[in-house]
Amino acid sequence: MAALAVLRSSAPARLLSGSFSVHRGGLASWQHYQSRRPFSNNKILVELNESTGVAVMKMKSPPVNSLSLDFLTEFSISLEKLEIDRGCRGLILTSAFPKIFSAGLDITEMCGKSAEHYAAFWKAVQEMWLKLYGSNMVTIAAVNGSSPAGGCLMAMCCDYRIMADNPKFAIGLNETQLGIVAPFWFKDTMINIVGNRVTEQSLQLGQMYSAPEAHKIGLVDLLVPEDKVQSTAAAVMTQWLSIPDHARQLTKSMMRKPTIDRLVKQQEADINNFVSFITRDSIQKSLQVYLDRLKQKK
Ligand SMILES: CC/C=C\C/C=C\CCCC/C=C/C(=O)SCCNC(=O)CCNC(=O)[C@H](O)C(C)(C)COP(=O)(O)OP(=O)(O)OC[C@H]1O[C@@H](n2cnc3c(N)ncnc32)[C@H](O)[C@@H]1OP(=O)(O)O
Repeated sequence: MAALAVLRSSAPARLLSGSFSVHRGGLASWQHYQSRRPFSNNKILVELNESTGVAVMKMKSPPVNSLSLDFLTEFSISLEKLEIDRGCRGLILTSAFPKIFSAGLDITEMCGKSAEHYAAFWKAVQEMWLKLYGSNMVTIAAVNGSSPAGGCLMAMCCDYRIMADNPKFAIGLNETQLGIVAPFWFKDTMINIVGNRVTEQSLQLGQMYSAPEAHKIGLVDLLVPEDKVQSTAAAVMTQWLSIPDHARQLTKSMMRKPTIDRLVKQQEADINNFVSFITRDSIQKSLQVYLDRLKQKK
């Protein structure tokens, strides 16, 4: 959080526009943030409404918005651009696809790759979490579909979660069902929302909650009909933005800093842990079996 606070106060919007080719239009128009990264296929679509100061970030990585290394890198860059843009005070995170918010971490990034690749991948997951959980902006997740594991983590990083009221959509940290373990900072993020007891049970069982169940346990804050998710997110954003930024940001920092600092203090050790865990033969087998099952289910 501290790092992001520094970013926000030290980087003028003029610098952002110059460096990142942000195109500004008229008051009522939307701006498209174009990434210059050569490997980018624009998996993230960002539209900033200059008059409201609210950006909508749509995840658009077919078929299921799985969080690959490329996706995570593009996500973090997009988020950082918004974070340092003084014209942007709020972020709505959603999916461009109906029915899927995000399928979580891309399992193929954790199978059959080198230790170096796993380390780079895990660092990108950490960066995504640090930036989103530590954002100074008001962040609202408009969860318009299912959101397992890493997808659930993204939603949990936001200040408020609105989910489509469809019992077929599920959200939760299902890692144990894949034979893997949610790391401590996934766990801490969940505890901060639903408390220790619910988190312990959810994590051990790798529980996925239908939208109504997720609302019942407080994992999501509001359920609305599918076609009202975006408009409700915009309305809730207006309420949150009516609070003076400095007071809200300091309060957010006070609540989240201890959780963030815990990872920051042991980021390298956490990467090493991940690499030594994921390279075990037994874990590789579990992930491969899970992936094969996913592919065969049709
Ligand atoms: C001690 C601890 C120390 C350190 C840490 C150690 C461990 C690491 C912890 C790692 C934390 C992990 C977090 C994660 O996020 S793991 C990923 C979990 N995700 C899932 O389980 C989701 C699986 N997917 C689904 O359930 C469904 O696909 C979904 C999202 C509901 C969509 O369903 P549907 O619309 O029917 O689409 P399909 O299932 O047909 O999928 C289409 C296509 O996408 C492929 N796919 C789906 N999900 C993923 C994924 N997460 N990664 C990669 N690929 C995915 C699927 O196989 C299909 O592919 P195809 O080629 O057949 O088209």
